[in-house]
Amino acid sequence: MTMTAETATATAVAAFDQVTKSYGNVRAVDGLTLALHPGETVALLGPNGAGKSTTLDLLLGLKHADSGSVAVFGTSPREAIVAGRVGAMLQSGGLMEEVTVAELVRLACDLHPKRFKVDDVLARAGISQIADRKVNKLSGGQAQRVRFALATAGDSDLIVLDEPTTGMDVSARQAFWATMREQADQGRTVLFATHYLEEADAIADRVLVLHRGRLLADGTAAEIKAKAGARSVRFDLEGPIEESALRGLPFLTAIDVSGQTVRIQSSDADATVHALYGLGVYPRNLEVAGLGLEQAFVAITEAEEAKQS
Ligand SMILES: Nc1ncnc2c1ncn2[C@@H]1O[C@H](COP(=O)(O)OP(=O)(O)OP(=O)(O)O)[C@@H](O)[C@H]1O
Repeated sequence: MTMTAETATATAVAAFDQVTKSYGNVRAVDGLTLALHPGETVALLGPNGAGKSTTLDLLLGLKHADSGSVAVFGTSPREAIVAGRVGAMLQSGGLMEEVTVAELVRLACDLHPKRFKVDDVLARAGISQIADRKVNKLSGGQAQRVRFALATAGDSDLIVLDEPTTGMDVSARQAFWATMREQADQGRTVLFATHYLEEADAIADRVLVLHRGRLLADGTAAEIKAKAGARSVRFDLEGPIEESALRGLPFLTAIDVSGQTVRIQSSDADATVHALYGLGVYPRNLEVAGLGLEQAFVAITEAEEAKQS
């Protein structure tokens, strides 16, 4: 059967269709069209103020679109949440203070239509040891783990996480992502907003880049890197050369000269290296490599800024 746009939307975990949301004259989400599919782990990236939290809030029915529509499992976000199909961990989510960790997690389990056992939820979030501690006595990273426990208190099909690992130490972060991978392997869809691009690169099947409320890129991390089109070039100089001559190389987007070692980024590495020879520079130990996701992200968002200014 060929899948039409309509059936694709009906079977989507979540579908945004031409969604716009403004706060006063700030357009936080601007004509966003997007579908999430079952079993995907999707990273939502974007500079500060790009509209990531607003997008997640719209998905969770915490904010309403000015125009366009948001559907979750073919229904309204609210209906999907009431049915227990969505678990969420929000950036700003305050935690009830005068209760213990176990009491709070029990409450979340009790409220979930497809609840898991409290002990299992505590163990999965790595907080069994602090189950009896008062919530207002937790460190930032521990509070994040508790938020994660609340998001996974029941058997939800979609897990939404807004900057989930902020404040977590390295081992907490690794444990967190190992758990998220298990959740995805069990067929759940995971959508997370993050500023840690290495996490997006390592974890996500799909990366969305938002900028001023619009979707600039949508693909695998490899596709996003290829879209940036740029390469990094590193070489050692044989002899002295004026840095200003290097700065004049064609297609150069960044340069760093440290002693004899030159690192550049170029939107056409072949042409840049060719021009080097033209300057009489014979690069030693020449290495040309694709950009990392972080560099690609900066290249894509800066190119968009330049277009708009
Ligand atoms: N309640 C609000 N009232 C007014 N403006 C808002 C409100 N919430 C967000 N904004 C503005 O909307 C835009 C998008 O904000 P949003 O929080 O969605 O971005 P973000 O990508 O999550 O940012 P960050 O990475 O900094 O968390 C920003 O310009 C922000 O200042």
